[in-house]
Amino acid sequence: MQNSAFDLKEFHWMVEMVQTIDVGLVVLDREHRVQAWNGFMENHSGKGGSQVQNQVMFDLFDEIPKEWLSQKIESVFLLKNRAFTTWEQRPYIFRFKNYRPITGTAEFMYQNMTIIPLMSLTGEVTHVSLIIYDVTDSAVNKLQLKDLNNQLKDLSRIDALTQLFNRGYWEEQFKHEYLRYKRTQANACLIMFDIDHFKRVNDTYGHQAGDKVIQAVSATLKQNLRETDIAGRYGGEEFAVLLVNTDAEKALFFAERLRKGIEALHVYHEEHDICFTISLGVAQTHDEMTDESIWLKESDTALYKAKESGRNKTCTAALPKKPK
Ligand SMILES: Nc1nc2c(ncn2[C@@H]2O[C@H](COP(=O)(O)OP(=O)(O)OP(=O)(O)O)[C@@H](O)[C@H]2O)c(=O)[nH]1
Repeated sequence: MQNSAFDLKEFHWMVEMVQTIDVGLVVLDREHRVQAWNGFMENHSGKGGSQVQNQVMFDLFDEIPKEWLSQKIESVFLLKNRAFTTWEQRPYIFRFKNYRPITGTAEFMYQNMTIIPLMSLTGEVTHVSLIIYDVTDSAVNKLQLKDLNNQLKDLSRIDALTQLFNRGYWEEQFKHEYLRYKRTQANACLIMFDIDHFKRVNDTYGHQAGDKVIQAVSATLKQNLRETDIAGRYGGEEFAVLLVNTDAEKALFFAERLRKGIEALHVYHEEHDICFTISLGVAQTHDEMTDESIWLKESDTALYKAKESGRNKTCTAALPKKPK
């Protein structure tokens, strides 16, 4: 007698704990009808135990991906093993609002879930229990960290003045492009270009005016690029553009359009109207290139020729003659 009074007390404690614990507890039968629904689930769903009792869970919450979750539940019934899901697979099972003070920016509660098989006295799995964990704080922290890392990655690749790739990242891409050419033999072109007499712009109008000119050149370059083109600021007033899957003829067309576009620009600074030009060197990939530095050198030599022959010009590196 004394023993059963003790059992009853223990049972009462157990119910009390299940009711107040800070994780969601749901018991479902074979047909997914709700058999138990604790305080956590009541508070966050706004649905009381009597409202959900014996109702099919999927009918009550249409945000739950039915096919996916019923498959998971089915495997727990069959294999008599636990199953887990994480917020990284699916951010939530139940779309509960997030009320956390620190991570209040998250719209909903991120959840992990464990599904546990519940055995009858005969050893059969007749029910499963879903345990829902609120992992909003750690999920939001992890997402913020990821976001920050991506921003840092962008910052380490991008030149602050022009928003083009910086030299380090551009050179990495250049090496990849060279290797891609060696593998596929699909031609690409490299254009190096440089603002003519840029020192004069700085000396005459000041460094700020010079910066504005560099930015105007970059903006015009960006307007002319295709998505696959890779453009970088190579040095102070020197730029490099990789045109993927492009032969010298098409690259020359691109270079001349850019040259004319920049020739037509006006940069206004402290009542001065500043005009300027660029010189460009184009080099196409070819069989005799043994490493990427040759490609770079050929483009640089073509740029030098453009400067030598009067500036505001495009010169193209000659391709090696094929043996007859
Ligand atoms: N405003 C500004 N000037 C820069 C920047 N980076 C480099 N420069 C300047 O760019 C100028 C480059 O001059 P040079 O290499 O002599 O070439 P240039 O005057 O353009 O003459 P050519 O290339 O022969 O036509 C130098 O005066 C540098 O100080 C920058 O970020 N902003």
